[in-house]
Amino acid sequence: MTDLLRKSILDAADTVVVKIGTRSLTAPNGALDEAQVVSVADQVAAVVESGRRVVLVSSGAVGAGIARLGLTSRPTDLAQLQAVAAVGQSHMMEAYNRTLEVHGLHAAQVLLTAADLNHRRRYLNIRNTLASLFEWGAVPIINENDTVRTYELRQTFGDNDRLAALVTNLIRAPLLVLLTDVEGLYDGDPASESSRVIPTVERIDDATMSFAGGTAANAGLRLSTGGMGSKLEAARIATEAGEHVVLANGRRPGVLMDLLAGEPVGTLFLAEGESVSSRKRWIGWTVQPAGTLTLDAGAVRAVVSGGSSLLAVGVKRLTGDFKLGDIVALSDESGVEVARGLTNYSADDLRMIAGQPSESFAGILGRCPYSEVIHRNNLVLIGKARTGC
Ligand SMILES: Nc1ncnc2c1ncn2[C@@H]1O[C@H](COP(=O)(O)OP(=O)(O)O)[C@@H](O)[C@H]1O
Ligand SMILES: N[C@@H](CCC(=O)OP(=O)(O)O)C(=O)O
Repeated sequence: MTDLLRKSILDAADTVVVKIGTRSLTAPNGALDEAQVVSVADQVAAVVESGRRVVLVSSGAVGAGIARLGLTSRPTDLAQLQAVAAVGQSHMMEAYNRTLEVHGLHAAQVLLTAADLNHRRRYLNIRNTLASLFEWGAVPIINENDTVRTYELRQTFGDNDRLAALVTNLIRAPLLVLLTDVEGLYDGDPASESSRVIPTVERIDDATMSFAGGTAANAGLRLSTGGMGSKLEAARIATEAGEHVVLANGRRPGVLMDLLAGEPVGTLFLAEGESVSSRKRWIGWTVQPAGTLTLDAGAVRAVVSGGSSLLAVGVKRLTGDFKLGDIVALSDESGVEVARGLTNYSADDLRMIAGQPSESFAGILGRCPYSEVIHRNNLVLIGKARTGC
């Protein structure tokens, strides 16, 4: 990729979602690194003053709370952890507010879970709130709502990396910046001298995913949660929907302005093809599917290469207890997910018509409201089926 192309991509980013991880905001002993919060807030203010809109997704509440409460280790009890986060969150917001105020900007606290985005009404409410905040020149500062988090919720909906990608897709921001404690995506162990930062990733494929060294290197206080795998998953969600992503070091002085100026900072993940419509982003990457339909090879071909709707005749089996209008995942027979879509039939009905031609529905169900199980307009290819690799 030429420097000019990189510069033109970053120049065009009028709205930027910046996610900063725990590792870039806390000292090794877990305390909130206030100088670092000031640096991030100053940089965000500079980006806003340059005419771009910024949403900040900030981790760090648990780390800030541990220090604030004088704890020497991270609690393992979930309720205590959530209480620690509640203390730390307000401390962290105070620190952001103090710096943004100097620049005449307001910090707006937005606590969300990815599960909130599952509900279409809530999803739209969040979008409207963020739009109003932009109108008032406020900087939304989002963190996962730790108070309502459960282990299961975290397992299903992920962490702040994923939340940042979903927010990017929600507001159609052309750029997501993931700030962490390494220079970018390395082609091996970042601690090894022979590893190099990959400047540009054109397509997130198996080789790219293989560079992620497990989950977060959760040494010591275990404050961060995601690890490189969750950053790559976030990058996949945003790039498949048509937005660019940069992964860079949050402690590099002036990192935001430098990377927005097109300087060779971090790893740039290029958007995959055309920008996807808002509704299809919600169907394809936001909602947690309520079930899975396994398709035979012909149905996979029709859906993936043929641009067709999904017919019941190609559905081999299904799992989940979904209703008409729910989002379901479509997998091939080896279990690889190829698409997601909004189903016209409940699981109970579909169990009766799976494998059958549409003409037989009336005889089986006593009605035939739709000849397709999922209409093409309500179907989104994802993963390898979308990227072709
Ligand atoms: N190929 C890789 N390139 C860069 N970092 C990697 C790679 N594989 C694993 N990592 C690890 O991912 C870590 C960042 O993820 P994480 O701990 O979740 O940070 P954060 O708190 O910023 O979200 C790095 O500190 C690094 O050790
Ligand atoms: N909500 C938690 C952060 C969770 C999280 O995703 O952390 P990280 O992997 O460092 O981005 C907190 O504020 O401490």
